[in-house]
Amino acid sequence: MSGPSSLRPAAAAGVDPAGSDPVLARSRVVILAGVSGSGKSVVGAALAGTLGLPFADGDAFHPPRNVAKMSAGQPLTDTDRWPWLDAIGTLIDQWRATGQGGVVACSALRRVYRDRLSAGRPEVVFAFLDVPWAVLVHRVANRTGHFMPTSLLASQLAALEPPHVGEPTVRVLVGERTTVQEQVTAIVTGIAGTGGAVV
Ligand SMILES: Nc1ncnc2c1ncn2[C@@H]1O[C@H](COP(=O)(O)OP(=O)(O)OP(=O)(O)O)[C@@H](O)[C@H]1O
Ligand SMILES: O=C(O)[C@H](O)[C@@H](O)[C@H](O)[C@H](O)CO
Repeated sequence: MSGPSSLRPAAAAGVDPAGSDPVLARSRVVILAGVSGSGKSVVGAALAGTLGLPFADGDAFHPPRNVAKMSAGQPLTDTDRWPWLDAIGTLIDQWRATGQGGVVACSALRRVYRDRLSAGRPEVVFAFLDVPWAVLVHRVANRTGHFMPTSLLASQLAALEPPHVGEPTVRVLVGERTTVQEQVTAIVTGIAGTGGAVV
């Protein structure tokens, strides 16, 4: 299949996670990307647990005005997003400085956002969660205690520029019944299977 590594979780079962794999053992920063509701937080936290790395949710790095805007049902603009992305970039640099790496959930919807996050940071690899519209709507509508309204999903899809060839990305195709663990396994397999040079 052309484009980024495209992994069906069902085909990735039975892989030994971080432990003995030299690619995963070295410093690595994994950015869980995808639209709202794609599972970045849930899968990212589980992945971090598997890899023994710290996890951060990009939602916590938004300036208050961004959260207020989204809560009010207004999509963010590029101008809104740059400071947020740069705050996440600072976090990534802190992880890099420790030589430890980490896992962060950040929608990174557009190519320019991903380039901003990865430029000069060779440890960065993206895991793009590719989830069907109907599943997204169901998840976001049923989620409680989150500022993101279902009404903003369409704007998320409109802004999304799926990863292209040449981007360091593992693409995970997620279905209605794909488990969190299957997604974690797919990401670990995707990173390890390419020797780290994921395209
Ligand atoms: N594999 C899964 N199976 C069932 N439910 C899931 C799965 N992955 C995530 N969910 C649920 O979908 C909802 C959205 O997941 P999550 O909050 O991780 O998405 P997100 O991409 O971080 O969203 P946002 O960007 O809006 O913060 C949550 O209620 C979560 O529990
Ligand atoms: O880029 C964006 O439009 C926003 O940052 C969103 O992706 C939110 O961070 C997140 O999805 C909130 O739930």
